[in-house]
Amino acid sequence: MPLDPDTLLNWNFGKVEQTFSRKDAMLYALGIGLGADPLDRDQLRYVYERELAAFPTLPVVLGTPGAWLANPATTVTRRKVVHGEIRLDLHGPIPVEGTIRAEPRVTGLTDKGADKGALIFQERRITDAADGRPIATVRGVTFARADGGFGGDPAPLRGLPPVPDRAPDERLTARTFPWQALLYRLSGDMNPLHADPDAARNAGYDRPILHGLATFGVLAVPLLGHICDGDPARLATLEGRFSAPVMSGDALVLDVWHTEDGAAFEARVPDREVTVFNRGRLIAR
Ligand SMILES: CCCCCCC[C@@H](O)CC(=O)SCCNC(=O)CCNC(=O)[C@H](O)C(C)(C)COP(=O)(O)OP(=O)(O)OC[C@H]1O[C@@H](n2cnc3c(N)ncnc32)[C@H](O)[C@@H]1OP(=O)(O)O
Repeated sequence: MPLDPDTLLNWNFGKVEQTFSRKDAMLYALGIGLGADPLDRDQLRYVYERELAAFPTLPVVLGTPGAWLANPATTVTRRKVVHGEIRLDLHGPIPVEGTIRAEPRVTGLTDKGADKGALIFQERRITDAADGRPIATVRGVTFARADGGFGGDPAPLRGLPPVPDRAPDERLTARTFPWQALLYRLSGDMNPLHADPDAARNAGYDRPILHGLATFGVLAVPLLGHICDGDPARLATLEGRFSAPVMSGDALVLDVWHTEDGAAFEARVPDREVTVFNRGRLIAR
């Protein structure tokens, strides 16, 4: 059934306030695969309490509106919802613990037609509750696969540029673990699509798929190392599109193009010959 645009565009999320601990920062880091090599000190600092740092993609799990699309009043078919795109802009240092505030909102809708679905554009600015300091802005696109044909504009609110039309400059690797989704979900996104085989089948998949934002973090790890010299303060923006599902356990290859301000990238799963993340862009400071 098509969604009701007015309901979504005027959805009142209220103000989200969230207190998170050093343990939460470490759990998030483990959920994106950090710490797999116990001798890798660059990674240890995100998962071990001595000189603990927040991995820079942590804000994607802060100040979220939670499972709001599970509410039938949104008029969205929840079981057919997947994460389409993500953009993270970092405004300053990310604390390893504290209280943040965010005001999530729906910024626009795109109608891809009854046979394709609808795009729901969302945004939230995250600030430090202690002093109002801006920490990050997270913009996401939800692809509501069963809810197109509501009579809306088919043009996206904003488009992501494709990667350069030449051979990549660098090839990186990343891996996911068989239990990745089960660990990542403990950082807040408990969507059964990522854990429950029945829920996955109901959504059209033969097994649970990995959270888009888990993949986003997994890709960020080698990119931070190679494009930002491993310095979290150098990451300004990371964005891209989830072009096909990732399964926990998938091994990933990233094709990377160096650009004036950072890098363009996409990621594929060679074993399944599928590009899972495209139109990726990293802006470095
Ligand atoms: C902050 C927000 C939080 C949201 C949280 C959601 C809760 C989470 O728990 C859920 C998840 O994490 S789900 C896991 C991550 N996501 C995925 O695995 C989705 C992977 N992508 C797909 O399967 C397909 O791209 C698919 C199915 C999405 C589309 O594929 P097709 O139907 O084959 O589409 P296609 O024919 O290629 O294109 C149709 C038009 O849509 C545009 N488009 C394609 N993929 C898109 C995507 N991922 N995001 C946005 N737009 C997309 C195309 O450009 C095309 O538009 P046009 O016709 O104008 O060219």
